[in-house]
Amino acid sequence: MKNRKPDLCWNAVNIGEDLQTLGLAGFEELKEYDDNIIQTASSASKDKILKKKKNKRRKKKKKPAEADESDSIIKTKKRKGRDTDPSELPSSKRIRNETICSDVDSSEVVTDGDTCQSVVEGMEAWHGLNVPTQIIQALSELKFTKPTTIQSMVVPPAILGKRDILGAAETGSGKTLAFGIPIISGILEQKGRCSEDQENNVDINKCETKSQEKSGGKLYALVLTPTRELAIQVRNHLVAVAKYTGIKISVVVGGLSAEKQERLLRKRPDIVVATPGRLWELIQEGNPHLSQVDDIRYLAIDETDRMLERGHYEELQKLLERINLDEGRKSSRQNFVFSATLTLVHEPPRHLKGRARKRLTPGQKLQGIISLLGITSPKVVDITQEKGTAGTLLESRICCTLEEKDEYLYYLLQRHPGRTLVFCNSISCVRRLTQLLQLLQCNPLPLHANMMQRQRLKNLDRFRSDSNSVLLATDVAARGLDIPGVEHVIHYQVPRTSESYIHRSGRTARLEKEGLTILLIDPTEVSYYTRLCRTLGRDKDLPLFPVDDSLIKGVKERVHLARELDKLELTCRRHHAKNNWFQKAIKDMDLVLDEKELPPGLSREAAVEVKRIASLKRKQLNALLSKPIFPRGFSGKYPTKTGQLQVPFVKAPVPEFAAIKVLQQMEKSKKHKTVRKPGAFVLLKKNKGRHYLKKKINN
Ligand SMILES: Nc1ncnc2c1ncn2[C@@H]1O[C@H](COP(=O)(O)OP(=O)(O)OP(=O)(O)O)[C@@H](O)[C@H]1O
Repeated sequence: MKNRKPDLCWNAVNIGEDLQTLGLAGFEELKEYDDNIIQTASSASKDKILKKKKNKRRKKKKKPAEADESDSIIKTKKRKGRDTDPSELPSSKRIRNETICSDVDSSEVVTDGDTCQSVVEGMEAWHGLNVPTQIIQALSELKFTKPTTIQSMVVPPAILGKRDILGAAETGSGKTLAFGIPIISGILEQKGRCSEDQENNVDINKCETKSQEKSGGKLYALVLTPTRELAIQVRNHLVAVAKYTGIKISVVVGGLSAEKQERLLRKRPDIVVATPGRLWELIQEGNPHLSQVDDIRYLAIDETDRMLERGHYEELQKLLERINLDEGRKSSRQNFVFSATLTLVHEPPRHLKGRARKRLTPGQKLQGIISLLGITSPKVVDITQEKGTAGTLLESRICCTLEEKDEYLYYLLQRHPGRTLVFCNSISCVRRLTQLLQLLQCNPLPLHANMMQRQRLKNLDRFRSDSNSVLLATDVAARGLDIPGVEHVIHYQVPRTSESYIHRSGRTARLEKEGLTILLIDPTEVSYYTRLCRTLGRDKDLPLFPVDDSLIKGVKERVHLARELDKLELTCRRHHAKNNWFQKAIKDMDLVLDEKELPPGLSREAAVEVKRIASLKRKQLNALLSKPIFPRGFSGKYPTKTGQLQVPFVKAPVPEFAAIKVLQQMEKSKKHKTVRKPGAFVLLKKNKGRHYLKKKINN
């Protein structure tokens, strides 16, 4: 066979006499191969394509007729290659039609594996991975000129080898497309095969779903995610990549109108991206499109470790039981299991003794996941770093009392403006901080599970569109959300699990960009912090975030005033709510109420007084907020004529890059000099005294 990739492990498959009499030369099975070989093969084919391109241009000039001829050969030969029905084979076995492509003198054809592709300029890096041209075209529009590491390691075995994949890579490394591209490519292949079978009248009756596949009614793939926002994001991501494929993708999540979702499902999408709860609900209600769920060809579980935890696993388990019922269908399904923390293992609890205290190895953890999901012999691609977080993430901490947390948070938001995500451990904490930061005019955007879905999406959109916005969120925003340009992630409370820390922090420093994370630790949280360091194998403390103490005084004043005002307003709100409820109940019962019979709480006079004080405090706070908080050149020492401190030459506060601050601190402290690793940032001093962050490529 010509054009065969060097050293790939192809094994002949016995095809029997019947098929030989049909004129089939042979089948070969790709058993195992080395990704590097694929890369080499791809670059070899790249050179070849370039050479052939030149040749063709020359030929085109000289003999246009000849070129036309070769085009027609491509078409007929391609069809000839598909005359044999590969769907009759087990999923791991394929017919290689590269011989057919290889004979063709075509400059526009890549002969990698079993697809004939045209070259999209500037996208050569993708061609070696066997990605169909329609997808490459869309990737080119997205300016994704080359695959990320996880994509280049997952896409070939998934497309060529049809392998199940267990993928682990750092946050923001492009995992969505690592499973999205093979799924879209596989559906394209199946659809193409189906219509060609029909065209050629090949065994169309043998496969009961063929006509359905052709008419576009088949549900091919299911992608599961733990949160609604992530499902919507994944759907949009896949839609962008499937732009030229005609593949339809819909989302099924809770919180959106059931009617709308049913309407979407009536369009019979090829791929459904869903959260397990709503999906299971619709399956049980007997939605006709979702009734095909037992026969899906692709299943992707994003953030798998989260999906196997309480709260999601129950529905996932029911779904898996259903789709794994038929062994034949189960074995013809390709599974993708992904997460940044798939292989993260924990320290066993201290109270356990002896063998029970043995730490699970990543391999044992994976084995557990494999058997829970009922997958057999997947390819494991684990490229997570030892420290768990992204290589370009700068981590730091601030140790303070519980009381001071609000002050440091406000300080950070004022001193280091930029798109900032603040994580809290509870909804009540998000609510309290939202109130407080609203009073301090920081325009916070809350996001938690008790909000209306529409408001959740609206706040996310606002956060995306404003480069100086603050999102206050629970862990509902910790996983998967891809918001470009998040500069800082602040952990207002120490997350209770290392997974949570990794995923929260992973909202910044995505795709090799720099980002900063700051952990606020109060004395009651030290034990969580040390456990976090142990699990993530950190033998040193995270560096301290440098805070300018001289600026904290002004911060304290504002925050204290805002807190007082918040309490007063809360008292007023409660008083009104209680009274309104009582008055309404009395009115409904047609009773007349005496003043003394009002519910216990504030008297009318006290309520008026609270309101008066609140309005006074609000004025004071607004007056403070109207002045810049960090005046330049202000020493805080000089008295003025009026005896009050004034800031005569105040300019707008100079925003400081928080990441640079941390690096400066680390430079000073010899302790952290060893932190520098390949790929980490170094601080470069450039002309005019300005500092720049630069990624360190080599050691
Ligand atoms: N090949 C590529 N070239 C450039 N950008 C890419 C490429 N692939 C994906 N991206 C972009 O990288 C960003 C991160 O991708 P994605 O959300 O898939 O990461 P992830 O690994 O799933 O992150 P997380 O673990 O947080 O879920 C997205 O904005 C995506 O559009």
